[in-house]
Amino acid sequence: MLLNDKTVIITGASRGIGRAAAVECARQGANVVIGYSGSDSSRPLVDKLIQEIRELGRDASAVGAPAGDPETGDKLVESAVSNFGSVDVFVNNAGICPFHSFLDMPRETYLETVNTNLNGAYFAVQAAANRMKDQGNGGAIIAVSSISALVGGAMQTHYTPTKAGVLSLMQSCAVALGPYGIRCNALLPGTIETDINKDDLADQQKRDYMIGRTPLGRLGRPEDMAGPIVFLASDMAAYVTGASLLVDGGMFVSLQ
Ligand SMILES: NC(=O)C1=CN([C@@H]2O[C@H](COP(=O)(O)OP(=O)(O)OC[C@H]3O[C@@H](n4cnc5c(N)ncnc54)[C@H](O)[C@@H]3O)[C@@H](O)[C@H]2O)C=CC1
Ligand SMILES: C[C@H](O)[C@@H]1OC(=O)[C@H](O)[C@@H]1O
Repeated sequence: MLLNDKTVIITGASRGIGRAAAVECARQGANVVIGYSGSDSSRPLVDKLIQEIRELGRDASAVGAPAGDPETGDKLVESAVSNFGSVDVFVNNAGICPFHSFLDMPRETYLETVNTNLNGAYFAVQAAANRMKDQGNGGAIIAVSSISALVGGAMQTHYTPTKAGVLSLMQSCAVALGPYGIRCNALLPGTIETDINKDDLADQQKRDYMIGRTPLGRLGRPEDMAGPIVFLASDMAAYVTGASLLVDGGMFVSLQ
């Protein structure tokens, strides 16, 4: 097992990519702290995930707190330490992408997107890194960035800068935290079918276009992201830091 007895914190783990990563981390021997928004509607999903992790022989705790709140990282770390004794891996995954055109972007939509995806990530990574430094055993931090850190989207002008931002955050943190043995890397998913793009991909033309751009001939599934996240979290990636792992079925390189 690649993460035996490690403690992994994952934000936005109630569903989608975060959930798939949580299950795979548990399968690989880790106990998991599930970060979620705190909404009542998420709680049954979280309870089901905890049950699934326990059936795998590992344990999980849950922290309901908004990703954009600067205090949330401290709460996640506290839960990891009080339940499992350490923080070994931190996966910053929570994110939103409310598709909207640029010229009439509501300020609140822009600000909420930046706050959730980037500002929250900054403070949560800082909280996890401080704990890892105090433990003295290194650690692994992974930010779920996006192919959108590299390319634009007319309906994503508020979102793509946050994904470029967390990619850049991992690069700078790799430099800042390398001396403590803390590795920092970014995962760049392509188009993965989850709730975040459900409405967008309901448009059959758009869906066919996205599939057509993907050499592997299908959109991604949350489970496709779990292996790469575990790899970056594990000792198999012991000399990998400051890296960006694009996991997109080949979409980025597919021009013609
Ligand atoms: N699905 C895709 O095509 C891609 C997704 N990503 C990124 O992957 C990450 C996960 O997204 P998906 O699993 O696709 O979507 P999703 O919508 O299924 O999951 C997003 C998760 O973030 C949580 N979340 C949202 N706002 C939150 C808040 N304010 N506080 C706490 N938690 C909050 C949600 O509850 C949910 O658990 C996001 O950062 C997204 O930007 C990156 C590239 C592509
Ligand atoms: C939400 C989008 O469908 C998804 O998010 C990303 O980061 C990719 O650009 C995909 O388009």
